[in-house]
Amino acid sequence: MRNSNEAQLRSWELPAWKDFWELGKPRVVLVMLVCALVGMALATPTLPALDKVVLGLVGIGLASMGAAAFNHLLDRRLDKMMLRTSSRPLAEGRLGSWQAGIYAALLSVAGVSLLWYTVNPLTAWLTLGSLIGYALVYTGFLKRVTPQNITIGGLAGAAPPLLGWTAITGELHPNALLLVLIIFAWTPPHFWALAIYKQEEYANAGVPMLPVTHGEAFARLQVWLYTWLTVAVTLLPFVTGMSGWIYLAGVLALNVRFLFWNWKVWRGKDLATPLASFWFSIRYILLLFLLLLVDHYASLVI
Ligand code: HEM
Ligand SMILES: CC(C)=CCC/C(C)=C/CC/C(C)=C/COP(=O)(O)OP(=O)(O)O
Repeated sequence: MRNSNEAQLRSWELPAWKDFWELGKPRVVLVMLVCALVGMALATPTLPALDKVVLGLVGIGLASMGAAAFNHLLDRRLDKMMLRTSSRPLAEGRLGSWQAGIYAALLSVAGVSLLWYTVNPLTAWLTLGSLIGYALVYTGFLKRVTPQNITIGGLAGAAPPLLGWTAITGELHPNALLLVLIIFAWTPPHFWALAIYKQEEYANAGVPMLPVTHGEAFARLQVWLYTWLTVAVTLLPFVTGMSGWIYLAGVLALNVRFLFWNWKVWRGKDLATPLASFWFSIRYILLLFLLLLVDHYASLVI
């Protein structure tokens, strides 16, 4: 009796704003917005227009959080099956599917419309493409059918610097695509390190992540090989003249560390190293983009 009263009481409670906030994957989106901001800065030799910076970041942020909320909605049953995700708002039933669906749609429409009306249509189209790429193509399809899900789906997550760039210039540019390429190459070592650590959960939930379908040793090797690809791609900003010596010095140091961690992932058998490598990968991408920014403004001042 007491329990049913409590359940009834709970059904009258408003969902906590924290649960809606969590649907937007705010920490991931924050790092994406840093990458978008760097794209904006590098797009112009002068300071980018402040209104485009603010409106662009708000629009890209809203659309990314909308995409993340759709991911929570489509994955709600899957999330329930894995310890890492089992306490999410939809998996635990703290939010209903309708609430999440409406919230995701509102954020997405608000983000893309803001970009369309106040920034430019190109950025709105590219953001819409990334949103669909992550929410529908990756989450609804690729994640469930192929271990190459993230190599293809990673393109959506890699888009923010391009979105930032076009928000300022309204045009595509090879340098912007180079920034996308950096995140694109980095995504497999970023994610497969975590997938190795969480392979049992993915296997139990029937998600075909690389360590589940091709074995742990193969996944460890792929992390190592994609790390080398990332190292090569991250040298291109210097080679093409987009960035200078400050960037080169910093990125070499970051790459030595990234290679160190993922050499350990490749050679090791323990699960603590892949987890440590995953966390390092986040510091790596954040610091790399901050380096691009510092190098850009230093070259304008010096
Ligand atoms: C399709 C590509 C990607 C996949 C599959 C992926 C996968 C993941 C997963 C599974 C987590 C753990 C999330 C959690 O425990 O809540 C995570 C965390 C994270 N990812 Fe990625 N990621 C991708 C792209 C990116 C991109 C492009 C960025 C930023 C530029 C990024 C930044 C982060 C950050 C900052 C975290 C830590 C979040 C936290 O502290 O809770 N990821 N990623
Ligand atoms: C408009 C735009 C730039 C959209 C990109 C949106 C976005 C937030 C991408 C995040 C990438 C990510 C964390 C994937 C993990 O999903 P997962 O389902 O494999 O991980 P999970 O199990 O933790 O949910």
